[in-house]
Amino acid sequence: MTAREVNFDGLVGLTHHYAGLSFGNEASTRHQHQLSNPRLAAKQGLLKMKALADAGFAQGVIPPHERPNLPVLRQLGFSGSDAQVLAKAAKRAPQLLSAVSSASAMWVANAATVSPSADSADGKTHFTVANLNNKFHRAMEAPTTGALLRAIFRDARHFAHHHALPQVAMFGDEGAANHNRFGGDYGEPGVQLFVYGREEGHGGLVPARYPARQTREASEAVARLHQLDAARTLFAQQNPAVIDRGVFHNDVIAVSNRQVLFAHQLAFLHQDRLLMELGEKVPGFTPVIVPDDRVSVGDAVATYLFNSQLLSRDNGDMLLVLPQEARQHTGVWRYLSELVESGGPIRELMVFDLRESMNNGGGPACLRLRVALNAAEQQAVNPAVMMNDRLFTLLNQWVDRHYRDRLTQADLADPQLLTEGREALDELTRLLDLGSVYPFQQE
Ligand SMILES: NCCC[C@H](NC(=O)CCC(=O)O)C(=O)O
Repeated sequence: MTAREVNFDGLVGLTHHYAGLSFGNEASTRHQHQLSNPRLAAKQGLLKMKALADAGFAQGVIPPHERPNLPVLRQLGFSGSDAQVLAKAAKRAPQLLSAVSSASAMWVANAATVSPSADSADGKTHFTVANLNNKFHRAMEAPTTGALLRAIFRDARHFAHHHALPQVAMFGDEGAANHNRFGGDYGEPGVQLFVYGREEGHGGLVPARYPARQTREASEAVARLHQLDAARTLFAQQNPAVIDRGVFHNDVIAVSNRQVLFAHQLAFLHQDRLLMELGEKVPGFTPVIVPDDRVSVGDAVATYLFNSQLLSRDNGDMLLVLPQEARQHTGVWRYLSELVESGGPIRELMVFDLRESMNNGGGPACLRLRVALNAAEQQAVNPAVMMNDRLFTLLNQWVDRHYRDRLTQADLADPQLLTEGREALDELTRLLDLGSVYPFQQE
């Protein structure tokens, strides 16, 4: 077994709904209060995982979180029985109930930043849980994310886990969505690129309309925690102008794999300088830059062209995993068709219907956490989370048994939904051999 990139996808939770919680994420705002279908959402995600596993890619799954998050409602002063807490929150603060019910943990590109062992001084794979403190509904993900990652990557000889950074704006950290790793073989030392939206206390350019969620201070702290070599670590600022046009994470406008960077012309501030630095540090660096006159930033955001997964086949060819919105857009699809014919590194396109997640601003890349693992580390991963025919069948049956096929904000007050969620997750922890990871299992 050689070193590989293993993709772990977030499984959509039972309370998936459209709450309009993410200012700056235009899909989230646009779909607020629309009817959602949690069962379909979970199945769309499972189909992507299964298709990629069938195509020979290593694929794992990361479970959803307990929602509604009753402990947080209690922390905010809602009291009584669980049913009373839900009823009071629904009446007095429906938007809060919605936030504590968000299934946003599905977007595991924001779960953590991961550094492969080849890049870290102690030879371990490092995980730092993202604090996601720009949005209340996401900031509450950190403790359960940490517990889940420890239950999946549980061998301390191989895996080092770090808690989320301090929960203040200065350390705003959105995890792997703002992180890229370049190199040759996945098991060889690589170059890590941390992308931030603002730098606290340095003046500098910042977006005017929408928040810059990731700070340079957070990126630097993660690089320190992961014991990275400064000579192979780069920090670059996202272009604030594109954040203002809906690029709330860097993975909405750029994606990398091995020696390739696939990005929009306007993705980074001082982009030419960054490409030059990458060219100096990454052997065989191959930028594939999409000009604004071929695909505008608006079209990139609408189609999530760059929120694709760039995967390597064993023969070295690369494959782009796209949402169907990219195929439905004539100009974007024409660009992509030319790209695969151009003789460059990207040779193949694969398209998935992920509409339920897309409508909240989460494409193929948002739904996955990349972990490059050598042979011994692959052996050390909890095998029960790895996708195969059997797990696919079990998880689909599990979804059929527990998930609703329509959900609105009003349904969140239903105490039955909480019970359904706990029963489902309790069963899931046994299916995936996770132990007691959820607060309700520890009461
Ligand atoms: N990487 C993709 C993350 C998408 C996520 N959307 C949300 O949380 C929307 C939830 C809602 O509005 O119901 C976000 O913006 O962080």
